[in-house]
Amino acid sequence: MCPILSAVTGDARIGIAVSGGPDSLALLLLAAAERPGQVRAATVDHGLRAEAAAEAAAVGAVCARLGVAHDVLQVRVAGSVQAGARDARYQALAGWAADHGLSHVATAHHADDQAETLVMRLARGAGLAGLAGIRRERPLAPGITLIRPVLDWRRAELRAVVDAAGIMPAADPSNDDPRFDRTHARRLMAAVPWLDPARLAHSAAILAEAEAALDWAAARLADERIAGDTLDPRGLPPELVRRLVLRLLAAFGIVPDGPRLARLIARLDAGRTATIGTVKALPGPVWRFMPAPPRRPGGKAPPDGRATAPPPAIVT
Ligand SMILES: Nc1ncnc2c1ncn2[C@@H]1O[C@H](COP(=O)(O)OP(=O)(O)OP(=O)(O)O)[C@@H](O)[C@H]1O
Repeated sequence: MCPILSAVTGDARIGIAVSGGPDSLALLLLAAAERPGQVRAATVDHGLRAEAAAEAAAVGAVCARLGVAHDVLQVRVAGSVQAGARDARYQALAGWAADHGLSHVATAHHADDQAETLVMRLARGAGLAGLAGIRRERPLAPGITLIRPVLDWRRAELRAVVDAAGIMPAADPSNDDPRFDRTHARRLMAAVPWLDPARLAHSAAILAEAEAALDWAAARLADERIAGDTLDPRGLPPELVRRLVLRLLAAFGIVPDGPRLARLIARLDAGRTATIGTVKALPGPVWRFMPAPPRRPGGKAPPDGRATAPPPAIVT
């Protein structure tokens, strides 16, 4: 069987996020076999479902059988339940990894998840960063990398690993919950045979490479085109202008979403001053960015931006 952790250095200590479903149990089995003594597992209990405690205990029993240390992380969920649960989960996993000296945390996202993500994001009109889908790896916290070692595996292949080990996984009721876009994407893919998950996942991988390449190019271009708080956009393709403006705004602590960024650039292109959150941008051959004058008490909120906002694309 192909190794799943070949991208991780030989002596790394790796955390495995195991919900108790078939995907993450398969990841646990594969990782424990490949790196004996180097993995540790955690199950997050969001306190949202009565069965969660029993599911976490079942994961603990599998881990005991494998000789893998296992922790249950209790979290409280704020905000919209699904997004809130995900944020709280990644935060808890980051803290857990730091506490136990783990350099990597692995989740069991696979090719079918990737294909569903791509379909959902196409339906929302996402840009390149969103269409690049679930990243093979990304920083989770300082010194800790989040990895997806089974991103090329199909759901059925992971299920077969668990079945072969004679383990009965937990069923995730959110898989069939019609309130979630992912449920509809999954049903659509099952009903339309020519929507091949492997091909969609392949496209996402190509888009992720294109995204990384543009980011690389923008980082080099920044040295040439950004000087202090000014940006020279002349003659650049719009995508690179967008990336350079994002870099400049990030220095002011501003992370606008796609539509806000587009409006800012359109105004500057049209020779008009623009304000985004706490930053004012002046037009001209070279654009200048500066802190906006403080708001008048009781005045309107600054147009088109926030000092802290979600990133422009969904980070997965
Ligand atoms: N309660 C949990 N405890 C530990 N790990 C979990 C838990 N829930 C999910 N994971 C990890 O995250 C992986 C992906 O799970 P899931 O698709 O539910 O998460 P997600 O990132 O929130 O995806 P979605 O975008 O569909 O909400 C699992 O395979 C597992 O590795």
